[in-house]
Amino acid sequence: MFPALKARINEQLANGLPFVAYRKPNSDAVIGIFQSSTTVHKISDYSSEGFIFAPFDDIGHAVLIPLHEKIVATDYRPKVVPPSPKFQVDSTQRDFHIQLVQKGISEIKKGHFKKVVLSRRFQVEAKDSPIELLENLLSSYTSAFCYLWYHPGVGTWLGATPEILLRTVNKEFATMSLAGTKALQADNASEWGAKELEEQALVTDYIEKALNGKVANLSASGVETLRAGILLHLRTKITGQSLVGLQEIIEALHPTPAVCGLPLMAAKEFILQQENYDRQFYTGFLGELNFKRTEQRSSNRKNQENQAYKSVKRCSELFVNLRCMQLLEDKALIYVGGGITVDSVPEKEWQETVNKSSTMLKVLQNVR
Ligand SMILES: C=C(O[C@H]1C=CC=C(C(=O)O)[C@@H]1O)C(=O)O
Repeated sequence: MFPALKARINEQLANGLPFVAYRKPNSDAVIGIFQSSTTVHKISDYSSEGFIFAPFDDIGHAVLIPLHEKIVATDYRPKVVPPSPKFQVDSTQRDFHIQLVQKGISEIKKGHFKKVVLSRRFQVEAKDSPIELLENLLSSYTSAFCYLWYHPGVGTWLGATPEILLRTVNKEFATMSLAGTKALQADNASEWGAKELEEQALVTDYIEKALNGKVANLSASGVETLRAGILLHLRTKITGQSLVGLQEIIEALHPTPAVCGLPLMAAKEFILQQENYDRQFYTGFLGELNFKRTEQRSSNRKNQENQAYKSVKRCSELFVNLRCMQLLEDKALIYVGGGITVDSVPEKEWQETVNKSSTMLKVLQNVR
């Protein structure tokens, strides 16, 4: 699988230098971006060109790997990933999570907020190398944004997320409202429940209001079902034209009620106080920021030869950091959560986090 890029990644890891390797949904290309120093480049505005990695809380601490060295590998071939020996339910956090969800529901009933996304983090033994895990992710989840991020000042993270935070090409703008989950089973044709439909509608409504005055000609698709691994979600695509800069749009969108809640501040306060761990980069966002794309303006041959007819577009493509894990020396921390509304059933919400954890557990092979 992509030997030249793999060799470059291994060299970077051996030297303790930052890089990110990723593949966009349904793409053939695996991209690597490499940094030649250990500097932690903090983002102050969103005008730089590079790959951004932003936490859930306080996106002022977002980190950038500037676009200096980029390798694009198109020789990637998927491999067969055997069933993971780690793919089993760990129930040690069950009671805590169920109580957390009960507290969330009771706050909703008291009218403190309408929706809150509650999550947990658990640890598994993992001796697989980062590159082995990246290969397993790429082979297992072709329609997700798969990545491996390494920075000695930040950590090692991997994920396969189905959720776009935003895509922009100059002023053209797209995002999505993604929420509501059910397991992919024989009864896929079954209707979505009222709880899932409401929880996803809240996200769509929030995004439309948040972008009011910032994006022109805002238009939302119908609600559709999206498959992500062994899960199904509800999705609405939202498009328009940006009227303001990228920073203003990102700050209006993040965190959406797909990862935080509604109203934002009350839900966030509850999360920070009650979850009892630090989400760090889980439910933050990551991706290409201000990449230049050169396009020919005309198909006329004479024009193509003339540099003046080339146009340079600024493109950003950011994803929400879901279905992810953080690698430590000999273990992985897996992050999972779900949206809670007044109709949530705590036991089902626990099961949903168990189902979501399969996305990362399935790629862990090496349990020595
Ligand atoms: C918070 C997560 O998922 C979000 C995205 C899609 C569906 C979700 C849900 O049904 O709760 C969550 O809003 C997660 O995977 O950890």
